[in-house]
Amino acid sequence: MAQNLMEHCNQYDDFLSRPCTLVNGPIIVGAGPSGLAVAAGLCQRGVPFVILERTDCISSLWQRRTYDRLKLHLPKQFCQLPDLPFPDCYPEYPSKDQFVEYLESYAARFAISPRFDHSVRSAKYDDAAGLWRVTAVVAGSEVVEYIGRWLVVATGENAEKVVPELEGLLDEFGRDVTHVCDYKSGERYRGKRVIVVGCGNSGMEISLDLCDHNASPSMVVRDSVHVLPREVMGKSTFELAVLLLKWLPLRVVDKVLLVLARAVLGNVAKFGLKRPSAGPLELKNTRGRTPVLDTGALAKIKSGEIKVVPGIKRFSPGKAELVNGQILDADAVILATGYRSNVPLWLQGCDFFSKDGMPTSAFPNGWKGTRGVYAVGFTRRGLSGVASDAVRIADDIGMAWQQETKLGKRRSCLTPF
Ligand SMILES: Cc1cc2nc3c(=O)[nH]c(=O)nc-3n(C[C@H](O)[C@H](O)[C@H](O)COP(=O)(O)OP(=O)(O)OC[C@H]3O[C@@H](n4cnc5c(N)ncnc54)[C@H](O)[C@@H]3O)c2cc1C
Ligand SMILES: NC(=O)C1=CN([C@@H]2O[C@H](COP(=O)(O)OP(=O)(O)OC[C@H]3O[C@@H](n4cnc5c(N)ncnc54)[C@H](OP(=O)(O)O)[C@@H]3O)[C@@H](O)[C@H]2O)C=CC1
Ligand SMILES: O=C(O)C(=O)Cc1c[nH]c2ccccc12
Repeated sequence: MAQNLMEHCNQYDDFLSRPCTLVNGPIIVGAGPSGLAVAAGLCQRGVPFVILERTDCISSLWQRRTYDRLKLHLPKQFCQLPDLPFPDCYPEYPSKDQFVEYLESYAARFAISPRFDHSVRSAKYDDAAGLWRVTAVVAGSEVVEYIGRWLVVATGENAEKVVPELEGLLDEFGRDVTHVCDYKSGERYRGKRVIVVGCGNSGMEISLDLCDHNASPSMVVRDSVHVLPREVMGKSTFELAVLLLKWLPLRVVDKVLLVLARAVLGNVAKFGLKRPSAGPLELKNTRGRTPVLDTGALAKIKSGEIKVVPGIKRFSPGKAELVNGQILDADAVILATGYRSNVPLWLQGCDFFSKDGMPTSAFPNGWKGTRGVYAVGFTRRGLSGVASDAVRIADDIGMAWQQETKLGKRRSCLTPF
């Protein structure tokens, strides 16, 4: 396969005196679904590439930083990567293990072998050479450099956990505090009073999981949230929305979704789940806030097994004081407070990404920057967004690659493919 045929021109960069590899094709940063999907497209177009991945496995988010009961929450046809459908035997909502198995078979099918334990620390365009210089720390110590014509940013919207500064949490509370990325199951919380901070899809589902393990969760809803049924009359709500969007403007589709949600779920505001003034799809598009697709937490909220509480003012030993003055006793806190991109930490001298780690150009123009840089998986459209970015990027680089090959324009320092 393409990557195996690629050779690198290994040498020491005199100036920096660190091992340096000239890459005969794109340098892809991140081996999650996004990096794998671009790699597969390049492989089919005969373009060699290198993938740098900070961990020792593909799709570390799904393999290492998600809880046991997680399933895809959109039907499988919206979550598959280009050129390899999910096996027919998979259920409509594949489990995390099935999804990981699919990704492993995807990597094997296209003979994608990332360079593991390569944590990218900087990427900068070298104007004089017309090439990207990417440095990575290997296995936590050695610094290496990769140099290439194209850079594909595939590190994801969820690269780093968000840990909010909550007064007294780290210095006074004195009990177990965990971010949801380290939560596997409610087993170790049996019989405990647990405060779950955050009410996105993670906060809702682990509150449900805690109930299933006889713990007592109090879920913090500091403001508002859209909860939608995952299905309406046996049909996926997401699929319905996609269908309606073919004919109707987004705001109208949002209204339809809210009418359906009201009919199926009732008035959720009664249970402390106030709806935002903007609609669910509008909020997803404008602020990246994903609506909650209910998988059973709402029934536990209605029955009182999951308590909904307002924002937290401060923590004290074994307690949390809420903004309404109420004091909660707690044995543990789980932060389901979300994730952020890490691109600003390593991509330098480039206005393709803004300070929040997302592309500066609005959708659908954020996938391609200038000077050979691309972004995959930053459109807040989940795995279906990943798949469409990946096809565009592989096409674009594939065309440039062919042109350069035809014209014999490829730089002489690069190993001929
Ligand atoms: C709990 C959870 C459930 C989700 N469920 C769904 C769902 O059901 N459907 C859906 O469509 N979407 C879902 N998503 C959205 C999710 O973003 C996608 O599923 C998918 O993981 C995105 O793939 P990605 O490759 O862009 O990012 P990631 O999967 O995050 O992969 C990025 C990779 O880059 C690596 N990396 C990061 N920084 C560096 C660096 N500096 N150097 C080298 N490597 C680096 C990471 O280790 C990681 O392996 C979910 C997200 C979460 C958190
Ligand atoms: N397949 C599936 O079933 C699942 C999918 N996912 C996906 O993973 C991604 C991440 O989801 P998730 O982990 O839930 O993160 P989200 O970013 O979606 O949610 C974070 C939550 O934390 C709240 N929050 C943040 N800071 C504070 C604070 N200081 N005090 C109180 N609340 C706070 C936010 O409230 P506010 O809105 O007020 O800022 C919000 O409710 C999403 O795209 C989601 O759809 C997640 C889990 C399951
Ligand atoms: O699970 C996620 O984070 C996703 O981004 C999937 C997704 C994309 N668009 C949506 C609209 C409503 C609910 C989930 C998604």
